[in-house]
Amino acid sequence: MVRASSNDWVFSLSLENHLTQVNDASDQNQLSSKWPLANEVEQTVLPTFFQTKLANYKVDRDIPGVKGTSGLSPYLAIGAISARSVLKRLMYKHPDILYSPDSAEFSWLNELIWRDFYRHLLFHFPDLIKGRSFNAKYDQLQWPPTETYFQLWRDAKTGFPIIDAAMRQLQQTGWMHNRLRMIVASFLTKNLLVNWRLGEAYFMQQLIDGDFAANNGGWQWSAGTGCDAQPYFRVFNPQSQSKKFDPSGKFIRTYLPELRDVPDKYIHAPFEYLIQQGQADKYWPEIVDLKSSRVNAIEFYGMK
Ligand SMILES: Cc1cc2nc3c(=O)[nH]c(=O)nc-3n(C[C@H](O)[C@H](O)[C@H](O)COP(=O)(O)OP(=O)(O)OC[C@H]3O[C@@H](n4cnc5c(N)ncnc54)[C@H](O)[C@@H]3O)c2cc1C
Repeated sequence: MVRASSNDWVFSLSLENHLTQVNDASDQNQLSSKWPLANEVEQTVLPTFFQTKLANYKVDRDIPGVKGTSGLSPYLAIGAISARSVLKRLMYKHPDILYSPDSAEFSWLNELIWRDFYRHLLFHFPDLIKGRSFNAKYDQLQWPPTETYFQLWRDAKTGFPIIDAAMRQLQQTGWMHNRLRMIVASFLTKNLLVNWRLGEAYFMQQLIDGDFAANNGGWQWSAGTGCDAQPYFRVFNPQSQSKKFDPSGKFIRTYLPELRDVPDKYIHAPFEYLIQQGQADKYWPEIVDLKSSRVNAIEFYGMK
């Protein structure tokens, strides 16, 4: 088993290399005059993020109902801007960033480091592209037949509002908030015991920022099969996550307007309330019991 972690490994392999070149003449300036998308990042996306959102990034980055992240991923994914150019601009505005590990700026840089980390993994372990688990023992898992569960998850009919709203965000915009990607991926691979490769493929089909390395890394992290991944016995509870990161249901109501009138108290688990109101036809019943499916998941992954 190769040991690696996003922080120490990538810092030595990659970031140092970027930093030595931070003062190079800006290739991006030349690019942006020729390419409108590069221009858009240079003129609008990055400056707006730096000026209005970066200072609150540490908190806002986890709240799906707030536009607290950069929205840079589609531009990075198609190469409209390079991570090196982004780093240059960040270092220019915040020259002390590496000495401020608790700052909002550093926490954003850390996400760019995750991106680099997954790219390095793919370079050094190219078999990942063949669908292998990073941790080979998990290739022995015998996945149960779960076609129906996969379809309900994909079609936003799970009965868990935070999951269904997230899946609608993906369908309608081609993008999904990072916190929600983690929640829906954990739910699919753990509570529903669906092979992570199905979720990975569906995301690649839908995402406007689809990037093999980041997507594969995110799915394997969530399923617990990856490098420096979430342990297999950690299973997100979608209702607790929902209460914590979307307490008033602002995000849920945006994508599930059928739940607009459900009081905040019931928004994270509305079915019983809807039955009492004689409105059961408004939404789906929960497709799985959270407690028992958690226990099943731990047993399933723990066998390996
Ligand atoms: C299951 C799953 C699948 C994912 N699939 C993709 C994908 O196909 N393409 C993709 O770019 N990201 C993917 N991510 C990572 C992350 O969700 C997105 O990069 C982020 O939501 C993009 O929004 P942003 O640009 O506003 O991010 P910000 O929070 O502003 O972060 C800045 C940049 O850092 C990088 N980044 C941030 N978080 C991560 C992360 N966890 N892993 C790798 N890079 C990161 C992105 O390039 C992002 O643009 C996935 C995460 C999970 C859990």
